[in-house]
Amino acid sequence: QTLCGSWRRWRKSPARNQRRALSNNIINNNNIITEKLVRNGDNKKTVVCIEGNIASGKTTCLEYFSKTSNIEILTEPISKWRNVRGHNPLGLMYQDPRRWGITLQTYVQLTMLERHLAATSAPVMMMERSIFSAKYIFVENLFQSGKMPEVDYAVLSEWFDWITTNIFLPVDLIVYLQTSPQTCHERLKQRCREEEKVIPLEYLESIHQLHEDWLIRCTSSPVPAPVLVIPADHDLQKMLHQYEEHRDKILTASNL
Ligand SMILES: Nc1ncnc2c1ncn2[C@@H]1O[C@H](COP(=O)(O)OP(=O)(O)O)[C@@H](O)[C@H]1O
Ligand SMILES: Cc1cn([C@H]2C[C@H](O)[C@@H](COP(=O)(O)O)O2)c(=O)[nH]c1=O
Repeated sequence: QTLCGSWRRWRKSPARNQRRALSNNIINNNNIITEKLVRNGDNKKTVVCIEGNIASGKTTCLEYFSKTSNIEILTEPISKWRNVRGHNPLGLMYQDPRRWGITLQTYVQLTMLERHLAATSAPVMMMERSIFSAKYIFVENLFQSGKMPEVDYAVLSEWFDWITTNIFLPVDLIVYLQTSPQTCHERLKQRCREEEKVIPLEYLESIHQLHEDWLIRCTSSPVPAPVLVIPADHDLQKMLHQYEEHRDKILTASNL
């Protein structure tokens, strides 16, 4: 396999401290190296992001690991995306993506940044998705499918670039729950979230391709950490078994 995210490739990637040191410097136009904004204690914490398509099983995975004492779980702030001061940007986006895509994605970007910077006490922080997938998957999908005007894409990209250039947002490991779009479609129907009833299989296929381009083929956007790929079409019992098998690798992600 030539997967950029495979275990083989990990061993060749720079060690965690080296990666963090590299990503913690900004070289500005005058070639002056400055430090990014860093939260106290960030260098000690291990950060694991669970990535995957809509309804691939990320929340279920997080729930499983939430029973582990030294892991703190941060689920996606979806309740905020469904209700900001009485408005539902998630629902609006699915009704009219061209009009409301920028509104949702601006708010997703803010709330994801809050998640990355959340003060946690456990040594391992496991979060659902990341500011990176919000941009590289969902914003890209809206733009590439012609549902986001170029000016909205440009403004969101400027914000994203400023944030990731100036704020230290370390990720030690990405766990990619790799599913088929068909599986997600089944699970989505079963979960039956009101806003998502309009999602067709084709939408999940686009989101799947973007994940594969990003995390498997490495042909789209930078991958901020080593990737552990877990096949996730299996039934719940088999999934829990796989999580158990990978538990040590996930908990010691900071040694990678
Ligand atoms: N391995 C699995 N097999 C069958 N159903 C699953 C499995 N994992 C999760 N589900 C169900 O699929 C739906 C989506 O799962 P969820 O964990 O909410 O996905 P995500 O957080 O990625 O959107 C939920 O109804 C959940 O109970
Ligand atoms: C990050 C992100 C999410 N969304 C949408 C996609 C889904 O409808 C929900 C997230 O649900 P999941 O079950 O956790 O996958 O939010 C979006 O439109 N834009 C985004 O950046």
